[in-house]
Amino acid sequence: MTTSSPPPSATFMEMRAVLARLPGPDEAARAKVRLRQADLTKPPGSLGRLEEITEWLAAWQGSSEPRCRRPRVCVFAGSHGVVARGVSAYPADVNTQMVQNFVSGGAAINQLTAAIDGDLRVYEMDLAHPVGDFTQGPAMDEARCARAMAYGMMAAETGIDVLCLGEMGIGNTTSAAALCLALLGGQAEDWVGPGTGVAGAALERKIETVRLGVERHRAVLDDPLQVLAALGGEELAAICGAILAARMGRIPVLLDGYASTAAAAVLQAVDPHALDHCLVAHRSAEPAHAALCARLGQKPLLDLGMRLGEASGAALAVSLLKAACACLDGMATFNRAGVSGPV
Ligand SMILES: O=C(O)c1ccc[n+]([C@@H]2O[C@H](COP(=O)([O-])O)[C@@H](O)[C@H]2O)c1
Ligand SMILES: Cc1cc2nc[nH]c2cc1C
Repeated sequence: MTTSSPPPSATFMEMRAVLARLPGPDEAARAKVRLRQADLTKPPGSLGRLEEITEWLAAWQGSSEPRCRRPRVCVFAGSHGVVARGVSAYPADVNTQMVQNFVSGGAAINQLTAAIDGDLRVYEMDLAHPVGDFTQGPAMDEARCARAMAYGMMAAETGIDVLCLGEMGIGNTTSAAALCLALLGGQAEDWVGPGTGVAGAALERKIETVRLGVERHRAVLDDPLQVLAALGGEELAAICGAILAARMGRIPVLLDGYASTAAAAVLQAVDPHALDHCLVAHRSAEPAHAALCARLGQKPLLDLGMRLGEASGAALAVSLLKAACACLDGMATFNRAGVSGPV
């Protein structure tokens, strides 16, 4: 289940080339689904966001018969140098230990993936070599960041109906907060929250770390990919790569929590339409996630007070996609069922 073949080499130039030719939606497929929805035995719009979901799936799968039979759940695991500054409630060793737990089937994401008949893949980045502490220098150089993006691209294989993207990375809510501050502005405290559970002095250290990091890298703030390298992590770069490859492969994407959404914000900063094939699956309990989603124009599908990461919210939201497809496939039309339309 863990995929750790040597990452290919890549450059930002190649990533920029991909970003410059992102395919658009299939509007004919979307329109066909909208027409069918109007014919089904229900008042128009009464299935609410389930109707929107089928139209979105159709537009991005490029098919008027959207499917959610083959969901893939991806957990990208990366290690962060800022952990040494005391910004997390857990030690960095938990990354490797949790990867082992994913492999043994003992994590929440194993159960949630099984519940949706999904295919779980764990992409282990270079956990033994954390990315740099971004208050001291860039977290990654361009080559490491681009390689992580290319690694993430491998997740989007043909035949997958929807890609769920999540992460495992002690310290990555600090990185996510720094990305948000760098890309969206405001104050460090607007974007910093408890993560795995820091409070008091540790929370103050986390805020200061984010403030210092963004200040240190102010020279690159106008270039989102350089921001990703400076303040991100390998798992966050891999998520960016997976989002891009999914778009090229016509695979709709469900984004998980705060760190996954912050990674995605990098791409939206390059192109405001780069995330049109993505939905945020749930609103994380991490306080800044709501503001981040609002800034990206995203309305999370679920709000269950979850803040686990590891793609848990994304996997859970697949059930909604499956239910939406089942209604579109299985419901009778007014005509077929002999049900009267509106007076
Ligand atoms: O998904 C979320 O919104 C979320 C919120 C808080 C924590 N997490 C998970 O906890 C880890 C990051 O928290 P921290 O405190 O170490 O920065 C990382 O492994 C995430 O998957 C995840
Ligand atoms: C135990 C644990 C499990 C996780 N899964 C995703 N992030 C996590 C962080 C911790 C600390």
